[in-house]
Order: sequence, then structure tokens, then C-alpha cells
Amino acid sequence: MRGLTRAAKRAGEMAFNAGGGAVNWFPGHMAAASRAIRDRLKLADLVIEVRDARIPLSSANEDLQPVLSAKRRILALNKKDLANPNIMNRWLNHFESCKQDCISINAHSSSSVNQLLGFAELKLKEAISKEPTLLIMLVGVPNVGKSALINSIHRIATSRFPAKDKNKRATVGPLPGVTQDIAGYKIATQPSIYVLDTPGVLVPSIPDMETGLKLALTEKKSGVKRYAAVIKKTIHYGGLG
Ligand SMILES: Nc1nc2c(ncn2[C@@H]2O[C@H](COP(=O)(O)OP(=O)(O)OP(=O)(O)O)[C@@H](O)[C@H]2O)c(=O)[nH]1
Repeated sequence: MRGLTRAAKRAGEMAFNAGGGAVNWFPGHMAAASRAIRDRLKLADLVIEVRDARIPLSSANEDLQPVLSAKRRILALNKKDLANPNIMNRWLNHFESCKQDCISINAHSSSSVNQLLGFAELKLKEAISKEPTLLIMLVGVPNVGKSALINSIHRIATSRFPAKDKNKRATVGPLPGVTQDIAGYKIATQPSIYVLDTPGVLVPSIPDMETGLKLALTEKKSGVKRYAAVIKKTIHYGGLG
């Protein structure tokens, strides 16, 4: 069994723990994607980590938390319209008590997204006064509403600024004069603030059956299918303990 687990790991396939417990589900392309996100995160002055307001812990990526929490970060608890308001307020209080900036949003509502952008601008402007250009990056595990949010941000940016401002060539990187093409949506001036147009898709952490089920149950259609393999392996190999 150990040989099989090793082989699966080598092949970058789904691996399992013969004695039950945590399932390692990390195909090779996800590891590459994770590296690419880490590189892009270095460019961001602020990260908006989108999570599902109904499952704010299960919809996090545990591996990247050290990197994310070291950055200027706002947790956006999305789909607040689907969450129990009492429980969600307890989560907001919890994150506030951990000194983590947090806001509940509905990615389909422009007033809600405007509120999030206002909060992000405030956080950036009070922290960084001299940079001419600041970048915001969205990240989150699948299905938390990153695309819905970026579409709303696109609409808001287009209503605030002309389309020609969309593509920004910003100075980034550790060395002065190192420039890179950054495509983003402009949301503010003086300093110019852009939201990178491609959100980072994080790999969900599924340390146990309960987390897998929560992720599957909060996904509209394909959730059970997407997480079924992991759940099946967990049951088959004794993950329920
Ligand atoms: N009710 C409600 N539904 C939302 C909200 N935000 C997103 N959704 C829905 O949630 C589903 C997933 O949203 P996406 O924007 O595709 O999520 P994503 O994070 O981009 O997902 P991936 O592309 O898999 O990474 C879609 O059906 C959206 O319409 C929200 O605030 N409220």
C-alpha cells in the first residue's frame, strides 16, 4: 500500500493514506498553478481573498495561508445573501478579533462590490502614500464567486474610467526599472489602483470528510462530482476514522 501511495504521489495523482485521515489531493498542474499564484502575489499590494460566507474556514486554502496572511489582505465573505446573517456576523466578529480585515459581500450586487472596493482603497491609501500605482489581486478556491466579483469590478471600473485605461504597464519587481505588463481594471486615481483581471484559483484544502462535504454541498451543480473522488477515497480507505 505504501508503494502505491508513493507511486501515486510521484505521478502527481490523487494519493491516499492507508490508515485513514488526511487525503493528499494535489495533481502536478495544481502545484504549478500554486507556484504561479505565489509569483503573482509578490506583485500585489493588497490581496482580496474571496471565501464562501457560509463556510469561511472550509473555503480557505491552508497551504497558502502563511503567504496570504503576511500580505495586506481583506477577507471577502461572498454569497452573503445565501448565508445565515446571525452566523455570518459571528464569523465577522471572529475575524475582527483576530485583527483580520473582513467584509461580507454579494458579488452580484454593485453596491456591495463598491463597498468592498472602498474598503480596499482605504486600506491601501492609509498604508501606502508614495507609490504611483497599486495593484489588488483576487484569490480564492473554486466556486467562491471570483468570476462574478471580477465581472462586477469590470463593470464598476468601466463606469468610473474610460476603457483605454484598462491595460496598465506598471513598474513591478524588486529592482527599479523592471517593468511588466499588467492587465487590470482601474478603480481609483492618485494613486492609480488596479485590480488584476485574472483571479488566482487556489487549490481547496480538504483535510477531512466534513470539509469535503461542506465544499461539495455549497457548490451549485458539479460540486458533488468535483469532490466525489476525494470523498469516495476517504470513505473507502477509512478516512472517517
Ligand atoms: N447567490 C449568490 N451567488 C453567487 C454570488 N457570487 C457568485 N455566485 C454564484 O456562484 C457560482 C460560482 O461563481 P463563480 O464566479 O463562477 O465562482 P469562481 O470562484 O469564479 O469559480 P471557479 O471558476 O470554479 O474558480 C455561480 O453560479 C455564481 O453565479 C453571490 O454573491 N451570491
